[in-house]
Amino acid sequence: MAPQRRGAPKAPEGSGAAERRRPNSQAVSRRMRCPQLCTCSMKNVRAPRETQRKWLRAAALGACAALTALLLWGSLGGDDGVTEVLAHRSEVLLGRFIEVPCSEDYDSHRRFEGCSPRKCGRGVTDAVITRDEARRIRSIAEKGLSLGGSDGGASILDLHSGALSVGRHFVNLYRYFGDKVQNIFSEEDFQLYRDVRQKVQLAIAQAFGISASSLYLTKPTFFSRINSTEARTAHDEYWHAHVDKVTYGSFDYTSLLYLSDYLDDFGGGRFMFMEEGANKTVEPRAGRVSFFTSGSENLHRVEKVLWGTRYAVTIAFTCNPDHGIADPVLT
Ligand SMILES: O=C(O)CCC(=O)C(=O)O
Ligand SMILES: [Fe+2]
Repeated sequence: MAPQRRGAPKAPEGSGAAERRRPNSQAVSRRMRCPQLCTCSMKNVRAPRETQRKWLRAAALGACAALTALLLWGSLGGDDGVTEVLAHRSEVLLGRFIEVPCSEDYDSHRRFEGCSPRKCGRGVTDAVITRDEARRIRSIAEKGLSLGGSDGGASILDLHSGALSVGRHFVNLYRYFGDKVQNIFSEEDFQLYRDVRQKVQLAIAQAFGISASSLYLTKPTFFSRINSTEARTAHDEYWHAHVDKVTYGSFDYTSLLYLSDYLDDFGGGRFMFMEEGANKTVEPRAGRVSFFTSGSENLHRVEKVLWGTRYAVTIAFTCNPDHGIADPVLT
């Protein structure tokens, strides 16, 4: 990118060009002082200046190339170009909460006082679930998903309904594997899942100033495993922007517990709140809980995973007891 020129170029003081346009005092007086040395000393002065100019040109080209690369990188990785990091992968957040005005999405649903969002926003915390709990929860997902897995890049395991991605479809884990499920998962696995759900529920209630007992777990609540394999069906297309309340209906509060680390376990796959001006990204980190009100004040998407494998659990809550579901039990 060449700088725009306006008017005649101005030769810098002491440059060869300035000297050429100025057969005047300094040059004349130098010639007068050393007539025999003149030609050779001017050459000596010009040579380093040529080199200097070459270097300047090279530096300017280099700077342009770097800027172009930066812009390209921004446009590829940065979605619409501008993003701000709400939660960086390497920070350990005790709790970050950003309030945003509630959308009108809740008005068309039955309201539950003391639960239905009046205060909307989004929060991220690394202090609710330990990395060890995340590692153990992830091993539940790994065990379950090792029994199936989508042909495309996105697989799910829902311990509540039993839904498991297999090829281009879903099977019911409990029906398909029957009693063998007890050889796959342990009672401790299910207990851990319930404990984690409970801790996340408390964190959400606290952040939004509501009672935890007014929240009910709702469906779908599920594990996701995403890799860079090309999508085969619409179920694999996880990257579209969406509003959870519109997509899932019963959701009032969405939470995501991340089970792997952005840039260590996978690339791409950042979570993004879509906003005019600048999108806000949450970089997944094992044990990180991201939660938000489910209306269109929190339109979001997940970037395509470019390499590696990304694990997460979507845990959703509703204020409507009719839409509540029970914790899974190992029967
Ligand atoms: O995995 C994520 O980060 C987000 C998933 C999501 O948006 C959803 O399950 O609705
Ligand atoms: Fe979502």
